[in-house]
Amino acid sequence: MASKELKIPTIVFSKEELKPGTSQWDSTKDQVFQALQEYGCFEAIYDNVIPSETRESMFGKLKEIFEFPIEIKLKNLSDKPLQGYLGQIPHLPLNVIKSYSKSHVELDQMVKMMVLESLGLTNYVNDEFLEPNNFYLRFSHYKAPTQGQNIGNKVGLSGHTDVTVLSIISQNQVNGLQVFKKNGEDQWIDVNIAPNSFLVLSGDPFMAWTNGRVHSPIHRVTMAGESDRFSIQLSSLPNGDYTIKPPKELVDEEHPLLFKPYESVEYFKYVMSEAGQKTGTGVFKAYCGV
Ligand SMILES: O=C(O)CCC(=O)C(=O)O
Ligand SMILES: [Fe+2]
Repeated sequence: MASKELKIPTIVFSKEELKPGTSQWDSTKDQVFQALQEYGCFEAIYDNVIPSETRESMFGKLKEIFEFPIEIKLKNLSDKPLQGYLGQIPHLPLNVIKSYSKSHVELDQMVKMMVLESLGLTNYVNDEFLEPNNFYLRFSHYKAPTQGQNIGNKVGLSGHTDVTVLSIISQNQVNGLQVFKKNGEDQWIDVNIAPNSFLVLSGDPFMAWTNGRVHSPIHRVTMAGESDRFSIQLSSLPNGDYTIKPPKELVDEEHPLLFKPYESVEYFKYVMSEAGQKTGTGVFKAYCGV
């Protein structure tokens, strides 16, 4: 059962002058860092940033795309992780994609800068880990349960942690994402993503790079209602051969190294392997946990 008690923190980003050095920035930064430590995610309220026409156009086109025949979708297969057809094929107008993703990239960079400042590590601002060349824009379609299916609790995507550093998630107005939190008893928290907000969610590489300061939450998608859900995720990741390891400043006697240095490209191979598949949500710890 999803918890009624816990709520994902919400943080307002709409203020125009959210610039480093201002008191507004500092108070937002504290909320961001606390949310990422405790929950590994937060809902970023982002009024007046993406025009509602762009948002509607994006989700409208998504619906069309998912209705393409399977033969067309299969023309876009890729053997590279996170690329090509994974159940969907992006074919959206470039201007819509650009205007939609610009604010996501800005939010990604702002959140990472806030984490760096909170850790006293602004000297790493140009590190490829925090300013990667690779952003993945992914689209997902979750069908509503039909008669005879597990109505009320159909699994759309099973529990996992993310292989990317940070994801910015938006959705048509159908909820379904749930985040797991240990809180005495284990709880699944329902995530609401409002039309003017994004869910910001950290993944395993961010946890490894911060030597455990940032949490990488288990999450899943459960379809309970009668409408299909569409979501858009913009995720960042350094190149596959970049070695992910925490800065030396974050490892000491009080904070021993939690994860061995690793490269995403090797990790993806393990995730796909039989041994990796057996580990379920513990795959990251099994691969590089110390
Ligand atoms: O659709 C969503 O809200 C999240 C999807 C997700 O967790 C993933 O693709 O890794
Ligand atoms: Fe995920």
